Amino acid sequence: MNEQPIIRFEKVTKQYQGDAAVLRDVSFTIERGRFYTLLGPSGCGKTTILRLIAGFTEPTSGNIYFNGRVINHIPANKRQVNTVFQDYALFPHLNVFENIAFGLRIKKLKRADIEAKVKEALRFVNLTGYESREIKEMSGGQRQRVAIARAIVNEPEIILLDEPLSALDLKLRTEMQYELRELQQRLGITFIFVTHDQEEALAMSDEIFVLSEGIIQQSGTPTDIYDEPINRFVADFIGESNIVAGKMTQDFLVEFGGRTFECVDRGLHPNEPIEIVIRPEDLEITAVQQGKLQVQVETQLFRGVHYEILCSDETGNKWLVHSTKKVVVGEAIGLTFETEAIHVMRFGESEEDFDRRLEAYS
Ligand SMILES: Nc1ncnc2c1ncn2[C@@H]1O[C@H](COP(=O)(O)OP(=O)(O)OP(=O)(O)O)[C@@H](O)[C@H]1O
Repeated sequence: MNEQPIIRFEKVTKQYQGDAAVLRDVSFTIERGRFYTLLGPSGCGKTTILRLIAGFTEPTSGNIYFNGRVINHIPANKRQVNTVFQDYALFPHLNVFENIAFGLRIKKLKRADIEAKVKEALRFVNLTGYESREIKEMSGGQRQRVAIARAIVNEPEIILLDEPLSALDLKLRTEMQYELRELQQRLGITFIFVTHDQEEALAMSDEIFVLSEGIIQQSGTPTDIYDEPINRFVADFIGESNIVAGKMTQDFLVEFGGRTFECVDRGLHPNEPIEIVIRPEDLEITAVQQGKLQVQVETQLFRGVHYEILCSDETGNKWLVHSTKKVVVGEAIGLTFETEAIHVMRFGESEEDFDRRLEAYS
C-alpha cells in the first residue's frame, strides 16, 4: 500500500500566455478513496486544477505529484485519471456499449474482457440491459451514468467530475447527488468534483476546497467550512450569514453591536478590528434583556419551515434570523446565541495567513 497522498500540489502557479495567473502558489493534498469538491464562483480556477490533474495542461511553476512522483510532464493518456465532463462528451454515433468500451478497445483488450468489464460498469451505474441503446434515446440522468460508466471501466485511481450535474433539473440533480456519493463509496475510488453550488458541495463531500481568484481560501470537511468560515468570502459563499464589524478587545472577548461578548477565539492583537460571523439559525429570539444584543424587527417573511426575520441593532448592523417564532414588525427584541456561535475572522485572511498567524502565536 502506497503511503503517499494520491495527489499533491506544491506551490502550483498557472498562467496562460500573457495573462494574469489563474492559480497562484496553490498547495494541497488529496488522500486516496475520498470525495473532494472544488467549490468556487465562475472563473476562480476550478477547471484549471482538474485539467492540471488530468494532464491536459502543465503548471507554469510548482510541482504536481501522483503517488509521490512528479507528473508535471506526464501526458494525459499515461495517467490513471479519467474525467467526466459537464456535457458528458459521449459519442452520439455509438451506442451505450460502444461508448463505454471505447477506451478498452484503444487499449486493445480481448473481446471477452471488454464485454465483462462493460457489463460490470453498467451494473455499477444501474444500466444493465441498456447496452444497445442509442445515446439520443437516453435521458439526461442516464447519459450522465453512461459517462460515469465510461470513466470507471478504465479502473482509474481518480475520477474527475467537472460540473457533471449542472445540466440536470433540480429533482434529478438531487437524486444524482445521492447516486454519485453512493457510487464513490462503493468503488472506493478518489473523486474530485467541481461545482459552484455550495449546497451540492456540502451534501456530497468528505472535503471541500473553497477557491476564489486562483487561491484556496479554505479547505476542510463540510462542517468545518460551514461552522468555521475563515473569512468573509467563505462565510458569504457558504450559506447565509450575518457578517458584522467589531473588534477583539482581548483574547476570548469581542465587541460588536454596542456590546461585549465572550467568544472562543484568541491570537489577535488587543483591540484588533475584526469581522464576526453568526449564522441566522444560531440566533435565538428572546425578550429584550440587559447586556444582550438588542434589535428592532424590520421585515418578516414566512418560508414554510421557519420565519426569515431581518432586524437592525443600535449601531446599524443588520441581523438575519431564522426562527420558528413569529414576531411583530417594529418591535424591539433580544437576540441570544451560544458563545461557540460567534466566529471571529480577520479581514480577508486566507487559510495560509491563518496558519502563519497561529504559528507566530504559539
Ligand atoms: N486556455 C486558456 N487560455 C487563457 N485563459 C484561460 C484558459 N483556460 C482558462 N482560462 C482563464 O482562467 C480563468 C480560470 O478558468 P477556470 O476554467 O479554471 O475557472 P472555473 O473556476 O472552472 O470557472 P467555471 O466555473 O466558469 O468553469 C478564467 O479567467 C479563464 O478565462
